[in-house]
Amino acid sequence: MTQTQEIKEDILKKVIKTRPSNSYKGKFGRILLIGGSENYGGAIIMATEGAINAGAGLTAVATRSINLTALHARDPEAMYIDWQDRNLPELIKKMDVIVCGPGLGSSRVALQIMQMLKANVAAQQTVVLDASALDLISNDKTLLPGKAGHLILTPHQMEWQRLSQINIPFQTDSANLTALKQLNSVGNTTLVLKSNHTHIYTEDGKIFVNPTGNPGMATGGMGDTLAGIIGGFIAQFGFQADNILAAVYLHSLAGDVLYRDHYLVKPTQISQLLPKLMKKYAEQD
Ligand SMILES: NC(=O)C1=CN([C@@H]2O[C@H](COP(=O)(O)OP(=O)(O)OC[C@H]3O[C@@H](n4cnc5c(N)ncnc54)[C@H](OP(=O)(O)O)[C@@H]3O)[C@@H](O)[C@H]2O)[C@@H](O)CC1
Ligand SMILES: Nc1ncnc2c1ncn2[C@@H]1O[C@H](COP(=O)(O)OP(=O)(O)O)[C@@H](O)[C@H]1O
Ligand SMILES: [Mg+2]
Repeated sequence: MTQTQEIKEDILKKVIKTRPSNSYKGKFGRILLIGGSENYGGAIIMATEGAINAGAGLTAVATRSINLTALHARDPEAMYIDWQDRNLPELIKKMDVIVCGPGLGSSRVALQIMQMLKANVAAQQTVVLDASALDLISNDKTLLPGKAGHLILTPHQMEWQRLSQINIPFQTDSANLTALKQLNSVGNTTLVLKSNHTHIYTEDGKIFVNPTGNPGMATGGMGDTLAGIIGGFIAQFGFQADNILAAVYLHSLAGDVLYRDHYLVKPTQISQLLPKLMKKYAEQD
């Protein structure tokens, strides 16, 4: 098995580039985030803030209509569609990246959304699956949207236990790689297994560990934010393993910067800090 490599800070210089003068929003990708049931509206808002602040060109959100006012009050940059709107399948087809799961819940509507997502994604798209989307797939593996060009799964350890059937203490690199292959034999899936030392298993079988992050980040919504940042990086910079590594590293680096003088770190503070941190690394390219 390949050796686990630590992600290094220079990944940020490599991935984050100065924007050319003739840039416009269409150059930095279209992303759709799907989630936010009645009880978990904050999750999809936090994921959306991650995507916008990571630099996605155009950001749309499909959520339960009750979340619209809060979403627009916080993030007027985001476009909105009711997640039961019959035009959602057509919108999905126009996207570069779809992030599905933060606060999605396990209702009948959530299940229908997963089925609809699977039926409408295509090879030129990347799908990031987080939270409730992963739990729905744990119950029914056929829901995995295998026709997407690239899939990125972002479970925490319990979500990965449900998905892989590997109990948390037994989640070793070799067991995780084997389970990932069983889950998706096509090999177009990246696993971002979150913990205090997040491990990333790339499509080509490489394994990376994230050295940044801190216990101040143990705050609800931190993973929702990461899903948005990963989606935002893929929308903006395209699909590359390096872009996923950079997103994971930057999310926790922002957490570390805040942790220097904050006892706890709020996910929304991480998103707010991203444009400033990204500017610093863009200037080093
Ligand atoms: N503001 C909002 O709207 C928010 C909405 N959210 C939305 O809530 C939905 C449910 O997601 P979820 O992650 O909260 O619940 P679930 O998947 O049951 O996991 C918790 C269980 O797993 C266990 N556990 C063991 N190891 C663990 C680990 N390393 N990391 C985490 N947990 C670990 C843990 O054990 P315990 O804490 O009991 O020791 C517990 O038994 C989902 O849609 C999500 O997007 C949240 O994002 C929060 C903010
Ligand atoms: N002690 C810690 N050290 C480093 N990172 C942490 C720590 N606790 C949580 N995190 C990070 O916070 C995020 C938690 O994700 P998740 O459990 O999905 O949160 P939520 O579902 O509440 O949004 C992950 O990115 C994880 O790496
Ligand atoms: Mg989560």
